[in-house]
Amino acid sequence: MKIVFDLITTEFVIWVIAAIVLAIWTAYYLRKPLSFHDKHVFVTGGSGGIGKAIATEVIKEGGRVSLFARGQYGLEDAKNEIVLKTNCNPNSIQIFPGDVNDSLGTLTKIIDDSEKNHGPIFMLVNTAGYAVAGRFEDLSVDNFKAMMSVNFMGTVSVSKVVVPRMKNRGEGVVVLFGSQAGLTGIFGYTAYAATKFALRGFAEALSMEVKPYNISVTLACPPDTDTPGLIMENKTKPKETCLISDSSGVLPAQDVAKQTLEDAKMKRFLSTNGFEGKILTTVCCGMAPITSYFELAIQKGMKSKDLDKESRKYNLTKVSWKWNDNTICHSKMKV
Ligand SMILES: NC(=O)C1=CN([C@@H]2O[C@H](COP(=O)(O)OP(=O)(O)OC[C@H]3O[C@@H](n4cnc5c(N)ncnc54)[C@H](OP(=O)(O)O)[C@@H]3O)[C@@H](O)[C@H]2O)C=CC1
Ligand SMILES: CCCCCCCCCCCCCCCC(=O)[C@@H](N)CO
Repeated sequence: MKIVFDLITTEFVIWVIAAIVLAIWTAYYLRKPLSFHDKHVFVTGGSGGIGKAIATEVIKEGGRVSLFARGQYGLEDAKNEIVLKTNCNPNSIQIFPGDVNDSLGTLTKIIDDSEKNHGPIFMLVNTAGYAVAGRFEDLSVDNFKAMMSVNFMGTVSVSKVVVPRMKNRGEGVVVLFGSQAGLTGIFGYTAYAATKFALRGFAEALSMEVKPYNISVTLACPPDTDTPGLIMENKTKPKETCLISDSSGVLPAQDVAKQTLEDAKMKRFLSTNGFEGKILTTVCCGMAPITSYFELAIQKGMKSKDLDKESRKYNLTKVSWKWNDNTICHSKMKV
């Protein structure tokens, strides 16, 4: 709790008040949450813990989903489970066995097939990924390569096929699964954190490119989440990693799914869970896009404590810089 009191300064309080005023203003005039009702959502890793939970929530909202993963049986089980849970029309769930590392030709064919019945993909959710934790000396170079290729390159490949379609239609949502370990590197995650940091760079750049086309990018950064993936990971996880991760706790997959969808609906760039998650994303916001004045004010207030007088003058650089960059992207589009 002490860390929390340390963060509260007069300037912080002023920013919070400013945030509340601006939040109310934006809530009334600017923000209209997206809806997934009657929309096609394509989920990679759709048979896994978080992917399946996301698909379930989309179905509850009246959307249509395509689940993509390597194992046919896992996909069938996931489909049956969702139908049983939600009582939905089984036709609203399609399954596609495949690997995110398949060739672009194969992925294109799968995505074509998925769009035949369900219509154009409105939201792409990239959850396919995994973690092997261990001290640097205990991880092989192959561990690094394999994790990078699924977590990072897999997301790149599927997005490579789907994003141009969204751009052509002038609408879409791309959700990428980072992690709290993609905001801060911790013991045991030399390989895993690197894959998730890579995704953050990709997501920030992509978000600036696609924004003029009415496409938003959301980078989900959950803490440990109760899934089959976490059970596997825990088998080899060093004690130190467990102790550090414990400070953020373990969440049910459904909580993470709901929060991610809520943030994607509001076009928030960083999606996070719980109080610790909020603090972590605020402290690690860097130059990430800001999606509300509230977010910005909290970031400014919290960071101001670490800054001396001189650097406070430059405290708003992020906003003006981003504003300028976005203006460039918008105006170039019209040329
Ligand atoms: N659980 C956690 O603690 C946290 C997880 N995350 C991230 O969230 C995402 C989902 O995690 P989680 O739900 O726990 O994972 P799970 O292991 O429970 O599920 C992973 C899913 O991805 C599929 N998958 C794995 N590899 C591939 C591949 N090469 N091509 C296509 N599909 C693949 C799996 O099916 P199949 O094996 O049949 O292919 C399965 O459907 C991951 O990116 C993870 O890094 C982030 C923070 C915390
Ligand atoms: C008061 C402020 C407290 C903030 C504490 C934050 C400490 C950092 C915790 C990092 C946890 C990393 C979890 C990674 C989960 C993950 O991605 C894997 N389980 C994937 O399978």
